[in-house]
Amino acid sequence: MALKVGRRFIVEPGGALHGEFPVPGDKSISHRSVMLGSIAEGETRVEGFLEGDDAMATLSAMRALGVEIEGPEDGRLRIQGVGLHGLQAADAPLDLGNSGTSMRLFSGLLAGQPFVSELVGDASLMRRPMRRVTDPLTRMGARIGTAPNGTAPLRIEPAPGLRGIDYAMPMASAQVKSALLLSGLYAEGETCVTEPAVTRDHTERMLAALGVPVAVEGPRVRVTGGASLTGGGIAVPGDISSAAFFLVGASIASQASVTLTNVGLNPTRTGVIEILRRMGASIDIDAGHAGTGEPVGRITVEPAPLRGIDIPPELVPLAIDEFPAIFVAAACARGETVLRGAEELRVKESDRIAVMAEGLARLGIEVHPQPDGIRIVGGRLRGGHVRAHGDHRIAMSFAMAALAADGPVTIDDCAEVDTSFPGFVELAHRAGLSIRAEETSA
Ligand SMILES: O=C(O)C1=C[C@@H](OP(=O)(O)O)[C@@H](O)[C@H](O)C1
Ligand SMILES: C=C(OP(=O)(O)O)C(=O)O
Repeated sequence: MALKVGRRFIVEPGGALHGEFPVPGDKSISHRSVMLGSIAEGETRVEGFLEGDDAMATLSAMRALGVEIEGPEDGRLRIQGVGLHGLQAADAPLDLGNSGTSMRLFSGLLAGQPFVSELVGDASLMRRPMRRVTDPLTRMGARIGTAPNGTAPLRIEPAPGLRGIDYAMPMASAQVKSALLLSGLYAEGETCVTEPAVTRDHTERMLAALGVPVAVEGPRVRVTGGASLTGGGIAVPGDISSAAFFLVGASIASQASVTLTNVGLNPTRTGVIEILRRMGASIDIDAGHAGTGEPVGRITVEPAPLRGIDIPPELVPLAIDEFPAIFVAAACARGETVLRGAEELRVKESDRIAVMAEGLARLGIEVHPQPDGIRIVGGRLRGGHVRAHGDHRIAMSFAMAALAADGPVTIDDCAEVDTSFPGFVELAHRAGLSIRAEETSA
């Protein structure tokens, strides 16, 4: 049996962070560029595409469904769209790796196809809840089977005809919203989704940019079945979720000055900036142009004394992927930081509340995990050995923690960093973080 190779980061304390550089392309927008470009009429040219494992899983799945895609070459793709009804059955299960976004969005997209699809993923993805998409899709008339506990593998059978529904989502999830909007393109009548809190709106923006009328009234989004998409140019901005590690790192380092260029500043994604500023961070934004419907800009960050805060609940979905990094900031802040209403963190690539609490405690920080959040008492970070549990965002967050620790931080189980941030170690090292990666026999 082949030995599985793992990855460990070893980060020495006391590094600095300096420089002006872009971060890799936005993962959420990269997924959507491939999915929507594939079902559009004509060619779609994408630039800034994230060549990470998650977005590549979406790309490979689309190729398996018969779509011709050139690239990625330097972040550029040329997608020959097949139109709403041009996808073909794949001849094997679609393996979506570690990517929840791929699995949820494909569930919606494939529910309306006249062929069978099967969706699988890695051990983490096969544990994640899928009824949040399969339940409403079933109400639309889709025929989707899950494992008995509501996880993948998903088997999607051709349905005689989808009907639009009016659905109030029980949780704030852009993946569920997007899955329903995609299936809504194949449904009779109108599909209306109401969200309990604002979530990222990249699907709505990209559908509109490709010519689909999308009606947004407060928390309600509506699409009407049958509207066709017209291929075009899509510029993917840098990922604010990747920028977040540098925002936190530069805030807690004793020496830093970092400018991140071409970062996506969609207001449904900037919760991390708002939260860090409330904690006292020194973050300047130079807003640029609004590319293809997505605002971008430069962010400059310098060290600042941080203080603990109560995180306002409405900011939670706007910073949902940034909490591992925000927890590191909280560990370095004076006083307590309290997060509530964030139970969704327990069903990401890992249980991000439990895993961060375990690691921060090992680094000497007092933590009080709760079912829906955590209370973190800021203190002095010491060096130590933590585990990322195969979760990319945990690995990168603890790497930044070393900037404020009094000894080396060793992080096991970091191989998944390439899902969202290929080249993280090299970029962070160039910026001044004393990080090295080594292979382990995990
Ligand atoms: O729609 C998307 O691209 C995403 C939505 C969020 O998930 P939920 O919809 O589960 O909140 C986020 O955590 C994920 O990284 C990407
Ligand atoms: C939750 C994440 O992604 P996904 O749900 O696509 O696996 C993430 O990237 O933090």
